[in-house]
Amino acid sequence: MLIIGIAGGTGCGKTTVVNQILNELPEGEVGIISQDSYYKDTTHLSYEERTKINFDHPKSIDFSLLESHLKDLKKGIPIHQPVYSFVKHNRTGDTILTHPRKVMIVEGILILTHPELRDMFDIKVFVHADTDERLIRRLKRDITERGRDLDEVLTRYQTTLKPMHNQFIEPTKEFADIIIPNNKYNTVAVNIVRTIINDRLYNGTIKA
Ligand SMILES: Nc1ncnc2c1ncn2[C@@H]1O[C@H](COP(=O)(O)OP(=O)(O)O)[C@@H](O)[C@H]1O
Ligand SMILES: Nc1ccn([C@@H]2O[C@H](COP(=O)(O)O)[C@@H](O)[C@H]2O)c(=O)n1
Repeated sequence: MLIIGIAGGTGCGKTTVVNQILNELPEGEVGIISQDSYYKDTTHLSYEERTKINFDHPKSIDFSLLESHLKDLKKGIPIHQPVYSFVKHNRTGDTILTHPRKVMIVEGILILTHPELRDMFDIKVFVHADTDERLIRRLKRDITERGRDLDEVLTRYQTTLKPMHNQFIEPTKEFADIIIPNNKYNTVAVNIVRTIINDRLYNGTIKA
């Protein structure tokens, strides 16, 4: 199994890059794990309390579950990936049955901060977009897709997102094997990653 970790600050385009990589690859050969699925379960908290969580700090992520799921997949064991709701700020209680694939992509803002997880990645990618670009994208996306308003996004940005990005996320760029500049759509870089995957898939250098 080839495991690719794709990190980068919120709004840099990780999900978009992953979808672009998957385009033109045969269905069923590549599996996806999103760090967002592994936000800690917060059922014991009220909605009001959940809104105050610092979701950009590594301690908000259940890394031990993520790590053990990845280990299971490596052993050929399917996992039940939790489904997360950005509207409820909590897991929904549903899971997605995720089968081991020849190539697994793990994406998320904090995945390179965790040494044990980082060591499991064969290729580490960091997607870069400028801070103002990421904030603009985040604003648009969170208002249209994640049930937020202008005030929520900007307050979260100032109080937790920006300081956590500078403290935890940006420094992990140094661990990356490949940095993808993504202020504009970067088809060249996406094609390079897709070529690496195709090479591993069809030249028999990895086992399922
Ligand atoms: N290169 C790009 N140029 C313009 N918009 C982009 C680009 N990449 C992603 N976006 C848009 O920015 C928003 C955030 O992208 P997304 O892939 O969800 O980022 P991430 O997963 O890193 O938070 C989405 O609305 C997406 O369509
Ligand atoms: N309930 C939550 C949980 C997380 N966030 C924000 O999501 C960002 C990470 O996801 P991306 O898809 O943008 O990489 C992170 O910056 C958290 O602030 C949230 O707003 N609400």
